[in-house]
Amino acid sequence: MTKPRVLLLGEILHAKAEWVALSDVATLSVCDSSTKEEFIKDLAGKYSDVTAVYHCHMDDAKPGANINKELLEALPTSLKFICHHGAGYDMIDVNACTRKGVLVSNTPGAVDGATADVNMFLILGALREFNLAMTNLRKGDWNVGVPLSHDPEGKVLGILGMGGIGRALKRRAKGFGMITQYHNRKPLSEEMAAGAKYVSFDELLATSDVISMNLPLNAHTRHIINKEAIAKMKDGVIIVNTARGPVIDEQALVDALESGKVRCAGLDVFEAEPKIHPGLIANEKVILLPHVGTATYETRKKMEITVINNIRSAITGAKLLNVVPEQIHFAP
Ligand SMILES: O=CC(=O)O
Repeated sequence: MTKPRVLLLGEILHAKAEWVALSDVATLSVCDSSTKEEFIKDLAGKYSDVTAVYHCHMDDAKPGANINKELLEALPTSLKFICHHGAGYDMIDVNACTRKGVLVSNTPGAVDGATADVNMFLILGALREFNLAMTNLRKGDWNVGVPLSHDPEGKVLGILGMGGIGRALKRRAKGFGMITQYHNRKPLSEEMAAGAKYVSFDELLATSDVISMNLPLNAHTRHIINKEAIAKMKDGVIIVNTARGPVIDEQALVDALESGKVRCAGLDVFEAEPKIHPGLIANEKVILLPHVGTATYETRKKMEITVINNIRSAITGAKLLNVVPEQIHFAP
């Protein structure tokens, strides 16, 4: 009997043995189409019998980087599963996948610790205004002009979108004496909230000393932090983002940093990566990282294994282990 085909879009760097072991149950192909046009032709040719895709977060120019409506039209009808390497899957049009009967998985859990570590680093860096201190030292100015900053102890941390990463952040923030409140579409169970207070979106904006963005990017969350939202925040608030750049209107953030309404920001993600708003680069009160939330050997390996486990379960049991929340009701 022929085995179902799995197509790798991207690269496996750490779980190579686990990938090779998948060949027990599947025929493995690595996409070698060099342009988007060639990829579309290959989908009707050598990839026309693909059952599952291993999908990586890639540069927009790479074939298959964005699974949009147009690409979905070209994907073979044999395709039933797209298993994405990453927690955020905003490059995949999940509604269009659902309409085509294609199920999507991501890698929640695997990313939580590493991303929460970066999140906490940015909170501390922004509260303590370390970017200015570090820049001064490198300029040879030691600590001249470096202002006194603020302790995390006793500050209210407002987590917008308390999923796995938000909960891991809450645990870390507790160690620094921060008090966590959160806003989600629905309150978490008492056990999951673990003492964090549920507040409305407006209350979170008005009463948090530090606002942490931990929600997925979608049509409802794009620019959820804009000029109007910032106006509702405390003067001197700190904003940190390890989720996706477009959840914040970057121009509104730059303006608010310049006026002092937002005192400092810590950002790992940007609206048009890898481009960064010049107003953020120029502002010494902003601590910047180049989207490295999950960039550790351990976490990247865990993420790759999670994708492979999803593919194995899809091939052998027609079921994804980590189907995305939008498809939970459609999944077996
Ligand atoms: O950005 C990282 C991820 O989506 O996992």
